[in-house]
Amino acid sequence: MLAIQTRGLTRRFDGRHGVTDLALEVPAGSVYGFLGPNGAGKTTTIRLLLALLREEAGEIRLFGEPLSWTRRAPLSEVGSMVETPSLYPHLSGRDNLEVTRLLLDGETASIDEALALVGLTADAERRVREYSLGMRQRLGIALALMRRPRLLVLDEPTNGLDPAGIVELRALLLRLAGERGITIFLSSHLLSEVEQIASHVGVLHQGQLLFQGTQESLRRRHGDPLAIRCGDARAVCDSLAHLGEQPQLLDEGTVSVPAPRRADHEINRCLIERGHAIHAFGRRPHSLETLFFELTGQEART
Ligand SMILES: Nc1ncnc2c1ncn2[C@@H]1O[C@H](COP(=O)(O)OP(=O)(O)OP(=O)(O)O)[C@@H](O)[C@H]1O
Repeated sequence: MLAIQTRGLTRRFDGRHGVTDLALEVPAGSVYGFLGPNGAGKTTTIRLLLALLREEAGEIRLFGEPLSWTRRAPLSEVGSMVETPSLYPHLSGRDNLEVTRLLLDGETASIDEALALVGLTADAERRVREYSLGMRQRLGIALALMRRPRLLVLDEPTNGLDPAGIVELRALLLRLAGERGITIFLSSHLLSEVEQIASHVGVLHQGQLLFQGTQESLRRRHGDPLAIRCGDARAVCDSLAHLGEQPQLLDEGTVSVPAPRRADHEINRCLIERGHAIHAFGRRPHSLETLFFELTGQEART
């Protein structure tokens, strides 16, 4: 069962940018990290998924139900937070939820339940203007939970949070996915963050999906690089290049071979035969960040 499925989804601005021919597949129950650099089209995609923007071509299904600019019924199953939540600063956290409850038709979650889920019970009576950014984000998620959604769509939810706020939010999202079975689709450029919570990843670049699948499948496809710690990394690079490999000099004592052509033991033997001092030799697991930059062809920013 797919929580989100799009086919050929396209929306451009003045004939360019935006997103082109997107085929998203977000399994129900997954935590899907939607990654991309600034301007990749993440917000455009999210606005399309929430029918806040009119699609130019293609189709969207939420839990199998067609959604479009003119057919929004499937959104009753969706809670969302796009950028910073709209809150009333002069009201308490509880009263902000009360206003939303009154505005929503139909059955809603209880306010106490929503507060407890996001860990704001003790601060419920304080005015929102006294809340930290992290508390506001969590209240925004509590608002999104009032509909009892099956799918939560969050645009850059960790933006502006301090490390403690990020840890709290991560724990909350994992709890919502694990205990409540809510599918979570979140966009981020914080790759390390997504790496820690997402079961599935989609990588968007210049409006196109470069990769989509489980984190494991991404790692399998790209393999882990061979890392060699040695006395003279430049000389080791020369020897590896001579063997037909494509080494990268990481620093004066470390060489990486992202995709070795020969077996590891063979490379090791060749280097030792050539008299190199090898201190450590082995596969170093990719971080999502290096995978991301490999996929988009951009240099990692240090
Ligand atoms: N209303 C609009 N009019 C014209 N161009 C737009 C509009 N909205 C988005 N774009 C363009 O579409 C592209 C994708 O923008 P989008 O905001 O979706 O990217 P993003 O991945 O969310 O980036 P960021 O992380 O910076 O928010 C950008 O080139 C942007 O300038």
